[in-house]
Amino acid sequence: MSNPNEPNIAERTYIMVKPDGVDRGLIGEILSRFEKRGFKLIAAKLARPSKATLEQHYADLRERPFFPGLINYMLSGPVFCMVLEGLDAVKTGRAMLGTTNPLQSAPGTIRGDFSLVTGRNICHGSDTVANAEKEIALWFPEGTLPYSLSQAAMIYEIKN
Ligand SMILES: Nc1ncnc2c1ncn2[C@@H]1O[C@H](COP(=O)(O)OP(=O)(O)OP(=O)(O)O)[C@@H](O)[C@H]1O
Repeated sequence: MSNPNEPNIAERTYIMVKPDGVDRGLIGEILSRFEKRGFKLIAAKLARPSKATLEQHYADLRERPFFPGLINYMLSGPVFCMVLEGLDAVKTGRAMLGTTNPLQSAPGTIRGDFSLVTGRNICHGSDTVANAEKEIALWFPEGTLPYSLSQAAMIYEIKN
């Protein structure tokens, strides 16, 4: 059984380049940052999600005043969906993303380097391990992930 005090080397997160990020040609830049950091790309696809899928993805925000605008934004073009695996992937992914409001995101973060407004913040990242699992299941229905083994864990074992 894994030790809750140890970072999980085989943790997976769901990262999604939003329509503005895709439109601005930032897929490669964003993926490259995760690969260079040491995360393993487990699955990826360009998708045109349905309204129902987006409403499920953002279900926690359904009552917020910006919800209809958020769904329209996410429907405005293709998104690029990724599963990335590696050491503390969820927490590290959020740190690499920056804060929800890009103006408060530090330079060096994805949002801090490439965006200015909350309503066009170019990239999503799971905020908890439980939500990552739900989001991976939603965007990559069971059986579609090309990797079943933990590649990151294998690399880690080889190097230690
Ligand atoms: N006040 C707002 N006005 C407009 N859009 C907003 C606002 N707050 C949040 N959003 C949009 O909704 C998304 C989800 O909001 P949430 O509070 O979950 O932030 P987040 O976890 O940083 O973002 P994401 O879930 O997309 O990674 C934000 O990334 C942003 O695109």
